[in-house]
Amino acid sequence: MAGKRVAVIGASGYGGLQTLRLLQGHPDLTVTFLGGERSSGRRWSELVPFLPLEDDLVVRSPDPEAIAAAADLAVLSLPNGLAAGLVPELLQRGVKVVDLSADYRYRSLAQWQEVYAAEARQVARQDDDLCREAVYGLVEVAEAQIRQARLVAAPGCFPTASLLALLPFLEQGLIETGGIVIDAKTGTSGGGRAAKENLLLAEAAEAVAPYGVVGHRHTSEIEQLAGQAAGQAIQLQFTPHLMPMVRGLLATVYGRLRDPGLTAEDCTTLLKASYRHSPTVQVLPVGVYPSTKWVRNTNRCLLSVQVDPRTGQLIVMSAIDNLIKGQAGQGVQCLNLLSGLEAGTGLPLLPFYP
Ligand SMILES: NC(=O)C1=CN([C@@H]2O[C@H](COP(=O)(O)OP(=O)(O)OC[C@H]3O[C@@H](n4cnc5c(N)ncnc54)[C@H](OP(=O)(O)O)[C@@H]3O)[C@@H](O)[C@H]2O)C=CC1
Ligand SMILES: CC(=O)N[C@@H](CCC(=O)OP(=O)(O)O)C(=O)O
Repeated sequence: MAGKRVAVIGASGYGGLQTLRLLQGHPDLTVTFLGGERSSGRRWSELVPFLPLEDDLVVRSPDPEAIAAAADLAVLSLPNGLAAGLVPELLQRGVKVVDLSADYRYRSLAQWQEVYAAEARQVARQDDDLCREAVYGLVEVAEAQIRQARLVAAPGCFPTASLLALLPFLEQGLIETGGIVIDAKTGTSGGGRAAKENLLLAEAAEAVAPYGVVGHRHTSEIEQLAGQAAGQAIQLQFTPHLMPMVRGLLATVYGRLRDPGLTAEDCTTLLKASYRHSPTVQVLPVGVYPSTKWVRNTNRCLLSVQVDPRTGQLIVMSAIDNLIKGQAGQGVQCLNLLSGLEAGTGLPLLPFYP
């Protein structure tokens, strides 16, 4: 078998399903192990008949020994708190890991335990060293570090869209570090495949509603990376909204320009320069605003900048598919880098529109 062997743990969930779809026909990566809990013991073709795989594997319990025997790399797409039970043993056995959950996104275990307090009560973790070792997998800003990593923590969907919009302006010191506001909208698939009352059709259809106002868990994740880019601690306001759509995420980011003379054209030029080596990020011309439909089923992030000269506000709009660039596509980008490949290998950038 040419190329690397990949285990997908949490195969039957949304992140697992997207990962498997993206890896079908991948030139260098082959899926050799499927892991799950309730689906364990089921043959894939019976479990998910609409997504036939080249190898019709049986889903297995994620035993590290069995994973290491079958695979070089593992993607963990599990509810928060569960990856930490597998990662130390996988790394010990030489399996490199891309984790799609939040377990390794913070630089310290104590911070994860504070933000994910409910999950932390269920699991005993002592892997602070791995929290410090893990590389935050935002490929467009950390490609070189991800290539060298053993453990990559793929960013959350809101942080992905928000940070791609925000980081170039913070790195260049063009906006004030106080008063940043992120107003974001997401489709219901962001909540995963397991049943939840607020994600029922009758609850979410024909409605738009904010949730997690003040204290959503992605606030601290965004602040951590924003602070690193700015070189100082940052506190910002993040408010998500649930939209009556299946997939897609739009973040509108507001910051106050330090130089109110900067124009939308100036800011667009800066963004284009920042992402000139990143085919995943496309910066739209001034006055063209992104739609989630333009990135559906793609690994692309669309950015657009506007400036209001009356208020001195910078407004950056950022659209992604929460399940692809916000989750599994970013995970495959990281797998590619861990395998010595170009980050975008096998990943779609163009939508089937509409
Ligand atoms: N959905 C999104 O937009 C995004 C999600 N994420 C993160 O990615 C991760 C996965 O999310 P998502 O795909 O939405 O989740 P889902 O709820 O859709 O899927 C969860 C998967 O985990 C498996 N699983 C649950 N418990 C266990 C266990 N004890 N042992 C083995 N497998 C288990 C389930 O398998 P089974 O059915 O066999 O029990 C299922 O395949 C989460 O941490 C989420 O926060 C990150 C970015 C975006
Ligand atoms: C609609 C919905 O519930 N969306 C989720 C998105 C979570 C996510 O993307 O992932 P992590 O838990 O890995 O950070 C939320 O807002 O929590």
